[in-house]
Amino acid sequence: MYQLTGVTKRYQRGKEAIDALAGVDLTIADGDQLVVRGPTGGGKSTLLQLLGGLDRATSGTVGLDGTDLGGLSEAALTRVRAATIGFVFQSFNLIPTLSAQENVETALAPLGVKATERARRAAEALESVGLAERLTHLPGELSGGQQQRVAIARALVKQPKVLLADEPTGNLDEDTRDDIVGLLEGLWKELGLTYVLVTHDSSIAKRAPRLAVIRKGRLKVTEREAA
Ligand SMILES: Nc1ncnc2c1ncn2[C@@H]1O[C@H](COP(=O)(O)OP(=O)(O)OP(=O)(O)O)[C@@H](O)[C@H]1O
Repeated sequence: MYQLTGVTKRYQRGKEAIDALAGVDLTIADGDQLVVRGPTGGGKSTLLQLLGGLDRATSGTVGLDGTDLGGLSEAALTRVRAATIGFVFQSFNLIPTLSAQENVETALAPLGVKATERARRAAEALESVGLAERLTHLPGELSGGQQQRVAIARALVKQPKVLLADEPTGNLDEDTRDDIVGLLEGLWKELGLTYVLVTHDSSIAKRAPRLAVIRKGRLKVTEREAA
């Protein structure tokens, strides 16, 4: 469970200070989905970075299962990220010189998983996103949607508790977008993930069970009534 209390993230540029997040309070229960929207520059990516332990708050606490991520050493934070949190980004962030399978395996290396086991689990993860026939392809030999599927397999192969997706469909055409959104939604339900999705897509936001809107660093959450 995430428990954010009074979270502020201040960027200082010369004399100018920007509060990318300003006093954010937020709870996300285990297994819940939260969709995050808002205008450009509102603070969405900053929020995701703090949830993922990629950055630290200037003040306030970002609690994950009772641990304040901001209070951890760099090494401890890296361990939490490697074991607990899967990321999917707009730009896929695959390593161009590695095959689909090798890209997925990179998520298991820091966890000390043995090579044969890594290969087996990576193949299985790629199969679960519909890429069983593409294990040896390089990212450049795959379509955008397929590359994002590899990135999703890489995020999930370590069986994380949390999945954080930052505009995962931003670089995809409309049909592919729906496929990827559907895939992520299916995996969220199947795997019981805590799932935070940043998106500009209004059709996703419309049917989100819980929607957070961030403007100028301030966050407002709307709960959808159960149908
Ligand atoms: N490293 C940084 N240094 C200075 N300012 C930053 C830095 N990163 C972000 N900001 C500022 O913080 C604010 C929030 O940025 P953020 O990237 O979180 O917005 P966003 O809602 O994700 O926007 P977008 O939809 O365009 O991706 C913006 O005003 C941005 O300029």
